[in-house]
Amino acid sequence: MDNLDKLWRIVDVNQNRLSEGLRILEEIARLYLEDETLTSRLKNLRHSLTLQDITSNSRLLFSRQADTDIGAQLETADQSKPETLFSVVSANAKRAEQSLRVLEEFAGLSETGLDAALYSRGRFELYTLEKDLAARLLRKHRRDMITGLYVAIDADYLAGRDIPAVTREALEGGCRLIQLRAKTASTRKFLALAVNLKEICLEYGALFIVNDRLDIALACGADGLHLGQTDMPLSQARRFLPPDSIIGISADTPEQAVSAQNEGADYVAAGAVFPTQTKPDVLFGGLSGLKAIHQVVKIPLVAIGGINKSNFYEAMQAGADSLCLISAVLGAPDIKKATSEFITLMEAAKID
Ligand SMILES: Cc1ncc(COP(=O)(O)OP(=O)(O)O)c(N)n1
Ligand SMILES: Cc1nc(C(=O)O)sc1CCOP(=O)(O)O
Ligand SMILES: [Mg+2]
Repeated sequence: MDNLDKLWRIVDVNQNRLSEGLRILEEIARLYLEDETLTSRLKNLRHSLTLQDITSNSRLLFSRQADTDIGAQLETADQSKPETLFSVVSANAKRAEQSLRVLEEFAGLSETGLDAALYSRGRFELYTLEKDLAARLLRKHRRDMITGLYVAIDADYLAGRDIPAVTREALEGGCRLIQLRAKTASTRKFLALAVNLKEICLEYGALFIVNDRLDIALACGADGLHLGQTDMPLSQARRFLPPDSIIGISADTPEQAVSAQNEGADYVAAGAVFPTQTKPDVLFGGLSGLKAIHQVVKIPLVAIGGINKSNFYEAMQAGADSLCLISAVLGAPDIKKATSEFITLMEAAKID
């Protein structure tokens, strides 16, 4: 084997290691997380880095000497078994990043004539992708909980009532998805209530989402944050929230829903599906708006606005994975009973 063949051998080994590492990350994104955005980002990266002329370069292929590779034995003895999917992501991202670094170095040699800048760009793209994929994995269990009944505890709607006690009733009724919406409360009151409700939700293993306020979500250790189109942008909120916090986004149009999905939202909410008195100035999307959003997003879809026992089935049929209710639950004489009745009805009507 001449020296040039030895260089091609290095390129071949690292090109293979790169494709393998990227393919493993892609399989996790595609088949385990079922995340379209991450899957296509990984696929595009793999294609841009591995579908070059060099993969069909016979010189590269025939420089291969896997049987006499002195590293092969060492590698198998060395590799400790990854314990979690998180460590599989980390190990394979590292493999691919190291390969890219090696490829970048050898591409820089005049003998190979490869594009070093391509590998360098790819490596930096992969650093970000690794972070996004790992965070998405950490959020999976919370994102999977965006299903069934979602009760928004509206502090204004409940004015004068014992809000923690009302929340407990909804939780006793079986709700595992709670949002605190407090449009007129002072920051101090909002935070005190959020801390209290977060603790109560924890007792029941329920998710606790804060509406609008990143600072309150951070301060009370909420499981997530709900943001509308005029609230803080998702990308900004993501910078500050822990990686396992979920973010839900209200979308008025399919375009807004797709943007939210592409930016990494954990769910989108569409409304108002039916007329509502709870938020008088709300934009009305109707069932047709909900259906249109359902057609373009793969992430969990929450329907909100005017949902009650007589119309909830239409929202489910239109594609909602979860229904967010205020008045139909909080306005009921027995909140625990109303909650459990809704859950029973939704379970019975479940559409696969
Ligand atoms: C689950 C859910 N969906 C939609 C909204 C509405 O959010 P937004 O448009 O930001 O309006 P406000 O609730 O902040 O008035 C929501 N809060 N929750
Ligand atoms: C807070 C809120 N947001 C909506 C939206 O469409 O974005 S509708 C709404 C009010 C939901 O209350 P009820 O269940 O009592 O109609
Ligand atoms: Mg809002």
